[in-house]
Amino acid sequence: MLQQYQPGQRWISDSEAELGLGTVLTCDGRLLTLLYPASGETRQYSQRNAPLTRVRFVPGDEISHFEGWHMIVHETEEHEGLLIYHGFNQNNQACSLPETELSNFIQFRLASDRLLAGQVDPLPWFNLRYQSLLHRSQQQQSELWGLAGVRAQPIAHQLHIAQEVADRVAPRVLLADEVGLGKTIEAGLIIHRQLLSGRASRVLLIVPETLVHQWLVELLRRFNLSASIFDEERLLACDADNPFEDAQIALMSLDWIVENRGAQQSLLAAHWDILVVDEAHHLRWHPEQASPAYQLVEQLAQRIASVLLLTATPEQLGQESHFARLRLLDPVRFHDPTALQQESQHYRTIADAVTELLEQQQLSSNNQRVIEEFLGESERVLVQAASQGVSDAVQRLIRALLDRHGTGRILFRNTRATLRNFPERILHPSPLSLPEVYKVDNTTLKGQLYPELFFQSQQAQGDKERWWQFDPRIDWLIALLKNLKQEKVLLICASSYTALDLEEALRIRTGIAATTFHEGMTIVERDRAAAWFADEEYGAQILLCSEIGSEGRNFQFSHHLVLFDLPQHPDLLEQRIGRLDRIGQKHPIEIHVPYFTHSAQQRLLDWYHLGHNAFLSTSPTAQTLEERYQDVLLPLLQNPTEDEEAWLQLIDEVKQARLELSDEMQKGRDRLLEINSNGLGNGERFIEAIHQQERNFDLPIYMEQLFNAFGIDSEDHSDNAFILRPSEKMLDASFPLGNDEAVTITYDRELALAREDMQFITWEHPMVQGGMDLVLSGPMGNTGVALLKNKAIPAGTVLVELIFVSEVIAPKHLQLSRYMPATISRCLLDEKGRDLADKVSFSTLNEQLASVPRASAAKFARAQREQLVPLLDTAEKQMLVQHQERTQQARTAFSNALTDEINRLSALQKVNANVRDDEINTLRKHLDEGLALLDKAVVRLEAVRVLVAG
Ligand SMILES: Nc1ncnc2c1ncn2[C@@H]1O[C@H](COP(=O)(O)OP(=O)(O)OP(=O)(O)O)[C@@H](O)[C@H]1O
Repeated sequence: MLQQYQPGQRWISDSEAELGLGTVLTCDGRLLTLLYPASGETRQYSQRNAPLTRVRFVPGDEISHFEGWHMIVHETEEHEGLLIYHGFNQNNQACSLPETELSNFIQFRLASDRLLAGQVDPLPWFNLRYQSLLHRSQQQQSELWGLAGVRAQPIAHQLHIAQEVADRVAPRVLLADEVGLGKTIEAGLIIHRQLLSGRASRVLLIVPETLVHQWLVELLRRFNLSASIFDEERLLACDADNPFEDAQIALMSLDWIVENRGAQQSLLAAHWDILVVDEAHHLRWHPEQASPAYQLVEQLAQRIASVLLLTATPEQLGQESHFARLRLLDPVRFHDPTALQQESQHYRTIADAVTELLEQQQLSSNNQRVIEEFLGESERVLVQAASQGVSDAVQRLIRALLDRHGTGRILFRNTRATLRNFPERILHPSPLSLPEVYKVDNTTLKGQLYPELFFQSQQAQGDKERWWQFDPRIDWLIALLKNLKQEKVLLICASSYTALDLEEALRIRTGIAATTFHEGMTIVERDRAAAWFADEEYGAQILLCSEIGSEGRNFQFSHHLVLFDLPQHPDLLEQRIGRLDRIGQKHPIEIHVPYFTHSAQQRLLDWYHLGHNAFLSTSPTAQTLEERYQDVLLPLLQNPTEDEEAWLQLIDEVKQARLELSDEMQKGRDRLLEINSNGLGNGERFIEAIHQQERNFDLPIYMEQLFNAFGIDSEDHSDNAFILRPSEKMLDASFPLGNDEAVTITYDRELALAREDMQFITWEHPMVQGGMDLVLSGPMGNTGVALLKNKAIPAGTVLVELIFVSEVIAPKHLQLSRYMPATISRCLLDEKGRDLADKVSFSTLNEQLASVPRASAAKFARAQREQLVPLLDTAEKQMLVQHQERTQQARTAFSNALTDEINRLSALQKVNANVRDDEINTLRKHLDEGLALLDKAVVRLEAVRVLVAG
């Protein structure tokens, strides 16, 4: 007996009609694989319950060959499971067409066929289907799609960066906002928006081991994205050929993957769309030797189209390392570190010109010349128009400058100085006397800065004396903790030994609840410690962290930071303070620093405080000054009781240098970098639009309909919150409620931010998306018969309401849906074929409808065949005209957009090695492919119902 499925047969997906006509590729008895050539997608189904309908045309149908010719079917023959259609072509010549050669863009009439066959659905489902189509189409066209639905405060610079980066074809950028300004959120938004828009589907995240769990949690809680953590255990448990192939979002620690050569091979062999590397300053590089971590990321970055590197301190390891990271993003553009430095010399004059352009909206003749020289002859007209204040020209000129700018569009750096509204920082230095025991021959700087470590290293075996028994910083700490009884205190010190000893001291000497966080603990242990510290009621009062606690972690629920010692680099100091000085901090930040007088500690404190002013604010000049004064600084730190005069002079000098340098930096501010990073109002516009969207009630209204249809009970929980439970009548066990018993939801962002236990329901939430999928994936609701209760309409009058979708079927990478989004149109025809849709809205009509018992509805529908068929034809013809207009507009918009971009890149290529030939050629290819597919855009009947006045 023949199997039901045969390779070559044509089927259509009930759940994803937009994929176009499918072809059976293989069926191995259990699994069935279909290719949808029009959209380039492949799907696998279980053979037993594949949601597919066989495409079988009947005599009278018009069908087309993939080469473009048409025929009218006369008869159908079946040969070894495959259909062959016989009939006549346009020229009335007899011809045959095997189903394997059918055009992939053929249209179907699933809805009308069902209606005419008497398959009639319950009344509310038609409405639900219509609303689902409408909302899906609106949301996918919304510029907020992927920006508005995350559990986070809408913050302007983050929204701008997310939109700017996520809308690029294959973005490769360095996200380098100052510490605590939300790089993780920006990366999450970019990933989320790219996944939603179909630009990307597989993401690889490589982060420091300490941040693995935090990333996992943030992705889930803020973006509803579930990542899979890869580690040794998971690899051992997996028997797939390539363990990385089955995860959409893979998350792993940098250290782990760098050490695991076998896993690296599989990782490199798997396909990824986006690579994200957090704390990318760990990727060390020198011209002679790149670290293994750098080499691995370099290999990945060569293979993966989109790359996001995150670091708060892009220049921490010097200009060279900064260059090395830019090189990962674009090795062609960044091939020579000295060239980059020379280029940056020019920016000062350009920055002045841009400042004038922004502030005055025009240019002085001097600055006009500066820009003309920079951009060259080709942009002369644009520069002139901008000089005269033509506003569109000003915007375009700024864009052109950004394109040519050294780090151009690939570097984003926001600073507290440009963003404002950050809490105050208060420094509490506490001088203490250096204990006698520490006054030994201890000449290394490290030994002097961390005398407890030196003391321990000098101890004889068996010596039981502990440094914390005499170190006055312990009494000081205990007194501080007692004083701050109700407060959470974060302590950071340089070494895990110190952190562990401090815990011991606190345990033995006090009953204060303390816990540690250091590199000797497993990830789970660290997360547990951090959670215990975070627990408001029963948690630890103090978390004792080694330096690893100073990176990436979120501790802003506390506002007391103890720097038990000071790190040796100002950037590390910034990272430490950044744990508390983050978005979400509501109090002034109190920084407590104990130090030994007349010691290296005191000098380092003065150096950071008086020299760099690094406690009270972020210090953008620190890196430069540190390099400049390194040689003078070290000997003075190392001999803290000597050369007091020289020391004071140095402090004074560095302070002056800092003021001058910041003044200079302020004047020569890289305005282009700032514009690129904060978007000049772009983000604020999104915030306003998000607020506006949240003020309307479309979503809760739609969700109530969805819950009713699927048998989900919704009851009030508290103000703005509801509890959902599956009812006895739950229609489909696969409704994505997220929990079998009950979930609490809210549509209110503020509430969702405060109450992590509630689901924040937005148009992007999986419950909404999944619910819509369920509605649209089956035929339910695409037909109906209803009674129209309107006294003004004579009884017996018949109206037909039809819902059409006009769309283009295309692979997602072409992003054609941006130019031709699926558009929903409605027709309301009377018996004479007149369209009343403009006069009577869907909702007005819907309110006047009443159900008809199923059996009579079915009978009525069947009996109407003769009247309905010509009306369907009329509606289709009418829709076709609108559809063709829409397609034409989409063609023009698509063609203009791509041609503009091709021209822009071609012009840019002449002056900027950044632009590669293949980038331009790819766009040309996309243009041709896209135009060809737009020619095949279709309008299809999605739902139809008959209304009888009575
Ligand atoms: N839009 C937002 N809404 C709510 N909280 C936010 C938002 N943006 C950032 N935060 C919070 O601010 C803190 C800093 O954000 P994030 O961790 O993304 O910053 P970062 O720049 O990656 O920090 P670091 O430099 O320390 O790695 C986090 O606690 C984050 O949850």
